Amino acid sequence: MSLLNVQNLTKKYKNKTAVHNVSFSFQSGKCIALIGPNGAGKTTILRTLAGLLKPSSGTIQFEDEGANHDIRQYIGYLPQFPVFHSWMTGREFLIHSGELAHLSKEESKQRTEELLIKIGLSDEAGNERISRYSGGMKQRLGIAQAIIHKPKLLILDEPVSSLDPIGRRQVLLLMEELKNEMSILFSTHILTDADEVSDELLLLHNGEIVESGSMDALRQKYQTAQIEVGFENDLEKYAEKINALPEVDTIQVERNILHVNATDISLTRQKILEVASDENWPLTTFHINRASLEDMFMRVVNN
Ligand SMILES: Nc1ncnc2c1ncn2[C@@H]1O[C@H](COP(=O)(O)OP(=O)(O)OP(=O)(O)O)[C@@H](O)[C@H]1O
Repeated sequence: MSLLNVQNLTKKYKNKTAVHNVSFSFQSGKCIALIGPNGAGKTTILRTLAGLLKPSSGTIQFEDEGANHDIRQYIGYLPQFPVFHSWMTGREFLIHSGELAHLSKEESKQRTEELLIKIGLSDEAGNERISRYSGGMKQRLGIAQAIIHKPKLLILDEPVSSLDPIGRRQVLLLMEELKNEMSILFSTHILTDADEVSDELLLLHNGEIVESGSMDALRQKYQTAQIEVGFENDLEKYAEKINALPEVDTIQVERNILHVNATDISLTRQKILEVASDENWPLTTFHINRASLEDMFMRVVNN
């Protein structure tokens, strides 16, 4: 069975439907990115999974959930805007969080020391007040607090969106490391972050999942690419020859470059290069121009 099964989850706030009929399952050991623009419903889904919001309808089922449906032991959650007791030191904050998660004082102290090392906070930094921490340090401390009780599933709401490039890199590296120990579900509106750490994506638009799968599979499905072939002269002659290839859909001519559109870019590239080599064409450029991840997302939501 999957670690988590979500069936037809709907969440309404008065007359606003923020999440509509969302279904997905989550295998153990995966890192899944919930991706979508502002207002797509990401926070609502994550807060519902974390047990902080009640679904309007639908079901959320965890593996081994037990009769009392207490899912808190399985889940670690870091909200989009975590609140820290800034007057505490990082070390005090983690010990306190461990006790709130029902660890004994001793267990909590031991786990705190382990986690300070894991999140890259030195002994000295652990003894500093949180008010003096950088954004990246606070975010890593937030993650440590979320995993203090060794949950099976870590839920992170926009964990890197507000960070500078250094903080962002540190948190992404930490997530990469944590992937070996637990499943991770995180939200982001930045496709490159999702691409970097996740195994699979759930693309959310207006409260609905509009696409899902691995980044490679989605690229394969939505990728548009163009082959750009440049010649010094006789462009019309070569345009005619390329256009005659059965693999080619259309061609646009722009100055001394031909823009070749085709469904199967790899095969078309191979065919053009074969003819070019056989006939010794005087190529000046040969370039595959791939659509960006953002272009891909726009194609998915506009489908
Ligand atoms: N408490 C609330 N009451 C009414 N509407 C809400 C409430 N919380 C969220 N919404 C609305 O529900 C929709 C989804 O919001 P949600 O915060 O889940 O989206 P999001 O994808 O996390 O966006 P962001 O990236 O901006 O945080 C939005 O239209 C939002 O305005």
